[in-house]
Amino acid sequence: MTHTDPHPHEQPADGTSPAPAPGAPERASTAPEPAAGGLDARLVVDRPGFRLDVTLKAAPGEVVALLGPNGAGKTTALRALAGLTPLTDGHLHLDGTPLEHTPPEARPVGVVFQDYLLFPHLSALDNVAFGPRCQGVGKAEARARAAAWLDRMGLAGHAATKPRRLSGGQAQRVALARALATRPRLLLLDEPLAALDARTRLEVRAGLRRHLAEFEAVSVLVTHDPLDAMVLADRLVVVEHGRVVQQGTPADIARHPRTDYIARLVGLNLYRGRAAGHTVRLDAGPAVTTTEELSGPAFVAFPPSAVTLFRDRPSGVSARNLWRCEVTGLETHGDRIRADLTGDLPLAADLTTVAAAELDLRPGTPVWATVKAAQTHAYPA
Ligand SMILES: Nc1ncnc2c1ncn2[C@@H]1O[C@H](COP(=O)(O)OP(=O)(O)OP(=O)(O)O)[C@@H](O)[C@H]1O
Repeated sequence: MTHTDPHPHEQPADGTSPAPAPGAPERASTAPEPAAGGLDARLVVDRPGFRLDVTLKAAPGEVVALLGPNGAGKTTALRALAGLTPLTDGHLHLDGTPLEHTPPEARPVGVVFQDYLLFPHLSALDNVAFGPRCQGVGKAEARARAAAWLDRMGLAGHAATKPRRLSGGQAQRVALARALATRPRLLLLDEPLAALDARTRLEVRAGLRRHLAEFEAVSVLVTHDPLDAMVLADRLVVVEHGRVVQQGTPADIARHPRTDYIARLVGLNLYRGRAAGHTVRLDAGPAVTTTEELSGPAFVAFPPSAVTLFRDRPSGVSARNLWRCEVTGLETHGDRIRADLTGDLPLAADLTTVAAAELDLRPGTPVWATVKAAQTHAYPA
């Protein structure tokens, strides 16, 4: 990476070994095989009360998103890749070269920080030229390279502009150009769209997707926005409590979430249980009837829109997938009302505003909830 990072390097861990975090075990099922080119890393970072232990592999050209809740360890993993946080254990190979003992400034790594960290006193052009200059590229060549990158980013007309006069989206592209101008073999992006308002975000997301698709080496981005992750990345690596809990294509993960966090992210009710035929007996709660036939440990999932609520026990509805619940919360969710329920099983249900008004729902209201077997989806756990 370049010298553009003002964050101090962290001190190595003091040798205390905290208890392992209570994360789910790592699932390597969909991780690619180690490749000679690309990224092959196991990042272990110990801190008092926190342990990161994440295996990351990516082929050249692949865009991987690290997704997870606050405090999961995403930024720590990114900083470990950049060399800003030392590894307690593990390894970091890029295109077959071990980098774990290489100082950050000597790594072929480009970083786009969340707040971009552009030099306020330098023009856009000089901000971008700074990276190659730090690598020993001559001034004229560095500026020519920077100009080409600005052009590619659609910023040719802003070469002389200082960062404070750039819009959020333009600043983001300058930061990306600055990282790419160093010709990195690993591009790291920390919440690349977080600093933008919703409208700019939409445009910048599309532009960033294009640039990442054209980038021939590995990109790793950190986000807690599922949409950013799904749009930008080829593969999602979900981190919780310092561990990888699931990885796969966005479509795989959306279809087969394996943790509550991921299920909420993709808007599904998710339960774990044991399947026998068309029934999944939940670990905590009743049985759910499904169309799929399975046996053994299983997940069962369905969207909140598949749930129908009644004030009185419905007659004429089969007793299967009929549960007694109580409303714990209501919130507007797009043009629907999302009801959170507890009772036979915890549930989220989506209703139209009219239906919510007719049912006169409020916290504490007892209801009957039902879901059709055809709208549930069961898969092995
Ligand atoms: N410099 C630091 N020194 C000590 N502990 C830290 C430091 N930075 C982060 N932590 C702790 O390490 C853990 C992982 O934090 P990290 O910032 O990597 O998570 P994250 O997934 O990036 O979260 P967020 O989405 O909130 O940025 C947390 O428990 C956090 O409090």
